[in-house]
Amino acid sequence: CDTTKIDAPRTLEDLINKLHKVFEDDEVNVEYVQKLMTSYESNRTDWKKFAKFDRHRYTRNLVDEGNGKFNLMLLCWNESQGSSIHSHANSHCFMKVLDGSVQEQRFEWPNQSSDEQTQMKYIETQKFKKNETAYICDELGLHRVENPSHSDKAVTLHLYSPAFDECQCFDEKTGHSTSSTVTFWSKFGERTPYGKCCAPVDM
Ligand SMILES: O=C(O)CCSS
Ligand SMILES: [Fe+2]
Repeated sequence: CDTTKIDAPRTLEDLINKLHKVFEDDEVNVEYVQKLMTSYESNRTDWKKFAKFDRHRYTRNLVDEGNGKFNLMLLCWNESQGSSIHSHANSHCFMKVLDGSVQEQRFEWPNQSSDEQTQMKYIETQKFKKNETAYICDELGLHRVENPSHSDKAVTLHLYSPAFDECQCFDEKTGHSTSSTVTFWSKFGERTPYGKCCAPVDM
């Protein structure tokens, strides 16, 4: 696909249709997907039906299953809520801010050969404002995402390709990791039946 000109999606539905087309090929053009997601102007009317918040932790709300090529989901962060440090199961991870802003802290992979405990190496912090799109994959390292605001909520749109339901969560102090199953608070706007924790316990 021509990565120069982007035909900006007018609605979330339009973005989803364009993403289905882009992901028909097996090769993912990261730069193009990032630009396409950024070019969609967030409009609350498009996504408010998926925006569910939870007092205890950020929620994960499935929006689309990408014809089996990706999962698209809305993550809702109350004030100061954040994830643990985690990896992305060898998948591509795109994160677009739909409302508020989020902060991403990046870390290097710990040296997991021995079971010695070493503090994980912090790399940098980046802030993302509304409509901006971040990208990470395991080759680039690990990260923690949080809503740094004490007064405003945040909503982010995540695309994972291939989709995954398990990832590694890391203890910053020791570099030790545990495997976590990620769950959905809602799917296609409907509460998931058991509504257990919406994100892995220590995410
Ligand atoms: O729960 C998740 O999917 C991690 C959010 S930061 S990419
Ligand atoms: Fe992540």
